[in-house]
Amino acid sequence: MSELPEPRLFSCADATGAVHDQGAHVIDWIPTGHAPVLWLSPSTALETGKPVRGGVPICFPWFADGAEGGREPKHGFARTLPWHVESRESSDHEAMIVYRLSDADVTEPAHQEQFPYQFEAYCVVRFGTELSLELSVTNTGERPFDFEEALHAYLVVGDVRKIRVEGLDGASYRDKVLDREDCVQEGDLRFDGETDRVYRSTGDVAVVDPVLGRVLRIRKKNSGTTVVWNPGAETAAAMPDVGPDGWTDFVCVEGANTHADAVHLEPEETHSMGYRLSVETTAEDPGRPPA
Ligand SMILES: O=P(O)(O)OC[C@H]1O[C@@H](O)[C@H](O)[C@@H](O)[C@@H]1O
Repeated sequence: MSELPEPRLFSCADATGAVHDQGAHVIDWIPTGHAPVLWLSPSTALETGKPVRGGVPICFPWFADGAEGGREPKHGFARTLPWHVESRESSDHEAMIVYRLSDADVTEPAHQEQFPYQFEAYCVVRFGTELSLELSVTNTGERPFDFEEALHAYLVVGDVRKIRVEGLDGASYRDKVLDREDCVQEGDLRFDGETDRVYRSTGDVAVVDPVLGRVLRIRKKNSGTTVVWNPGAETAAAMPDVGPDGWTDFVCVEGANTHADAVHLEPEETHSMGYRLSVETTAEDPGRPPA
């Protein structure tokens, strides 16, 4: 393993940002006038072939250990492979980069065996008043395939125990902590310990943060799954790149297509999933009691 090269830096009037070529992994986005929005572990490994803890990892072509289980590495091989830069453009109000990955980049036999298909993936990242990511996958081979995907954003929060996530009321979900299928969200989601939920939901989501006085809005396109994850104190303590105190500082709200929402592509078909993030400052009273 060697150290990752420095990330690529982006700057325009409306934002700054940073991306590692490994995994086309956005690690920073700061819209002008706001505090950083993406959480990056201060103790994450920045080594070739190792997942980075924070930012927006891209999970592909499977999520966790895959729809049927047993796949490795966790969350697919795309997040630890070097993606190719196709183009890069900047204007006054937006900085943009296009990354590309294809089956030709998958050189590990174990990875080829688990996903023996020809594909071409593009990730378009735009830094501006919004952070926008669009992941497009094309079947360039002659056989159909299914894949899973997630844009696994780590969002900075003032204190995860004080935030609420709006937009999932009524959605069914799989609770991975309780190992229960067919749960239904009632009202807003709040956090008091380990939370790992895979929602069937296409809707937009808001993370209301009274401590930082802001709302993070997530708008999804062609995404049937929203994953919400926070390790809680105990699991975090066992994770060297989160630690006993780090878990309160972030929440993951992921735009995804997993399990029943896995994407089926016939030869020459393309699927694109979008994830857009924006920030609004609020005047909400931090002392407001939970609803
Ligand atoms: O440690 P990793 O591989 O980055 O995964 C972090 C988490 O990612 C979430 O998306 C999963 O639902 C969790 O189960 C998992 O623990």
